[in-house]
Amino acid sequence: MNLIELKNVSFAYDTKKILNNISLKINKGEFVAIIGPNGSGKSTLVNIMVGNLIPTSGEVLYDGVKLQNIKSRSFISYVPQKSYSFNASFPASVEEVVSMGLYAKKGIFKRLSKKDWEEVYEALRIVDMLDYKHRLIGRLSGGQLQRVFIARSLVVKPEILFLDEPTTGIDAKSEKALYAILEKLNKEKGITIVMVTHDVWAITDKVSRIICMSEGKINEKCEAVDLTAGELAEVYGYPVKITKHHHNGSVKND
Ligand SMILES: Nc1ncnc2c1ncn2[C@@H]1O[C@H](COP(=O)(O)OP(=O)(O)OP(=O)(O)O)[C@@H](O)[C@H]1O
Repeated sequence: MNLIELKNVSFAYDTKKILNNISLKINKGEFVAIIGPNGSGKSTLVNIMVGNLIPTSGEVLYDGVKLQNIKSRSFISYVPQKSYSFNASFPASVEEVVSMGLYAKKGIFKRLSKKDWEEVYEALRIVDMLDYKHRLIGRLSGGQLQRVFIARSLVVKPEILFLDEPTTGIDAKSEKALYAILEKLNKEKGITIVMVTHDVWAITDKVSRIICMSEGKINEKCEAVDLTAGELAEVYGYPVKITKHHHNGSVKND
């Protein structure tokens, strides 16, 4: 069975049509990248898949059940687009921020048990941030912060993880480390991953499928890992020069 299925999903903000009749299936265990130019509707699509936005028409199903009828959604985790910055003295530590992921599941008035804290530390271990558990959140680099937010999304033990441009604003080394973590979560823990990204050249050898958005629609021709320059140009609306990597055949924008 498909884990996620979108059937003829359209979405409009007031009268502005953003998504146009999208049908899509994502299977358990896939690692899917969603690419496309700015404003093509990628974040809107993800917000519909996680249930933050309700389609104007069409439906979103998880294992055949309508998302709006699913009350307990902790099997879905979502790391939104980077929209936070913390003052160096912001009064929350790394472990506190990660534990907030559990409060969302348990309710804010419940005290966390010893087992809950073990799960917090396990999530931090997965993203290689356990040594920073007492560090104030405002004293982390962009890449470290992003790993903490991924840990926060992992404490609820999701089956599916959505990320919206997780590598924005982080350096190449942190980006590589982040993709290695995501690959591990997908391959070793079996978590289905759906990620919005602009890093086409960095992810082609990591993901199982690329979905290309263009003006609120999916470009079916582009649903592949081996993208051609022509397909990329069609998606982005301007010519994209590519070079093949010798080791894996992925593409690069020169
Ligand atoms: N809250 C909102 N109200 C009205 N229009 C919106 C709102 N949020 C997004 N839009 C519009 O919807 C369209 C799609 O936006 P969306 O953020 O989904 O695109 P995107 O492909 O994720 O873009 P980017 O790559 O820049 O993040 C854009 O034209 C945007 O201006």
